[in-house]
Amino acid sequence: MESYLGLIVIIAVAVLLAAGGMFLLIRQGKKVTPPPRPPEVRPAPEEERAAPPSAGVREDEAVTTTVPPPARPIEPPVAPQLEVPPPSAGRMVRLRARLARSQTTLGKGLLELLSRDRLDDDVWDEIEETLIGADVGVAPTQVMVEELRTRVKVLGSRTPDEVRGLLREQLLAQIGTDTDRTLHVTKHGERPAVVLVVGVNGTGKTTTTGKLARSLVGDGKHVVLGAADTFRAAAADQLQTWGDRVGAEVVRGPEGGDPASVAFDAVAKGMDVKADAVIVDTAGRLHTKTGLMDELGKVKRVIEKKATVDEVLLVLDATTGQNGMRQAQVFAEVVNITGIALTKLDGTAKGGIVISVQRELGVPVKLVGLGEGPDDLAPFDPEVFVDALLGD
Ligand SMILES: Nc1nc2c(ncn2[C@@H]2O[C@H](COP(=O)(O)OP(=O)(O)OP(=O)(O)O)[C@@H](O)[C@H]2O)c(=O)[nH]1
Repeated sequence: MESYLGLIVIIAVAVLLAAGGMFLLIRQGKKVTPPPRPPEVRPAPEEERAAPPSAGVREDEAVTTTVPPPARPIEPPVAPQLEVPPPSAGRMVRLRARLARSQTTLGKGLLELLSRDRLDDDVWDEIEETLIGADVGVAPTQVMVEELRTRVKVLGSRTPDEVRGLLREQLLAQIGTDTDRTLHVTKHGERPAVVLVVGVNGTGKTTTTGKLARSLVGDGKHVVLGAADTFRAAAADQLQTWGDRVGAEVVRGPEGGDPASVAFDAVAKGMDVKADAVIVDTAGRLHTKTGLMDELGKVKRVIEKKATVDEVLLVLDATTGQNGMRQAQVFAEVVNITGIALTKLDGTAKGGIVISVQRELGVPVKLVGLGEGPDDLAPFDPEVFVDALLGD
């Protein structure tokens, strides 16, 4: 009996202990597992907010990732594709339509006037005005009108073909068909030919230098360019782009550096690499700035310590008309111009400038710019020019 009682007491104590333990456990369990709190949301910095979310990557994953992104294979440098410019021959024929504005004013205007049945003084005045308006210049206009008057009297009645022939003959006589317009770009033995490009600001010197380099490369020549326009930083970059496109080396100097030294280095480089021609671009300068004109004279003299300057090209903007003439005269005095590159002839009705500029300067037009395209520079051909003005 006693043993039964002991057993009952032990069981009762055990039950009580178990119940107490359960109670404590339930209470503690409630404290140990608090309800999950929502994640803290921090405001993102401005640029993070602006950045587009990376697709499929959670923020916590992005932070803890330690594996570096797979390395991209290093691609070998690709050599720039060199362009193959067309040769210089036949370019003016290809570009003749660009003279449309001069054709209408000068060519068609004169043909219409000269075809009239009665050529009285008023008509001759109109002919004179048309020529002067197209920048032919006063003196050449007077010569032309005199000649035309005499020839018309002799002819009497005129067919359209005769009028055209008459005008063609007179325009060609004024432009000059016998003039030597050869660009002197043939090397002398081992020594390259040197071309110096000069003119006032914005006439198209750098563009013409680049186009000329292309044209010479198109004719199979090895060309080196000298960026002696150290005044305008962009000019050297512009020339570099022209050179890179056709594989012509460009010699440059520090911005604001001595242009004569760049010109000298370019010629030295041309001699080293046995180039056919070195073309030196110079900074635009106003003919009235004595210091700058002296600097240009120095550029030429410094080149001449190393080589002969075969060609000094004066770049003239055809749209500036007679204003360009005084500038041209001063340049001619300082650097002895040997040829004129007449640019922007595509943008003017005043094609007669070809006549006046040659007459005023006694220097032939050798190149004409007929557009902004890289191959829109052509050797000047008087017959193609006059035929383009008069229409076929
Ligand atoms: N329509 C037309 N534009 C041309 C021709 N030649 C040059 N130009 C434009 O004329 C502008 C001036 O050309 P640049 O070569 O920079 O002139 P620049 O004489 O070197 O200028 P500076 O160094 O400032 O004196 C450019 O926009 C050329 O594209 C041309 O024959 N026709």
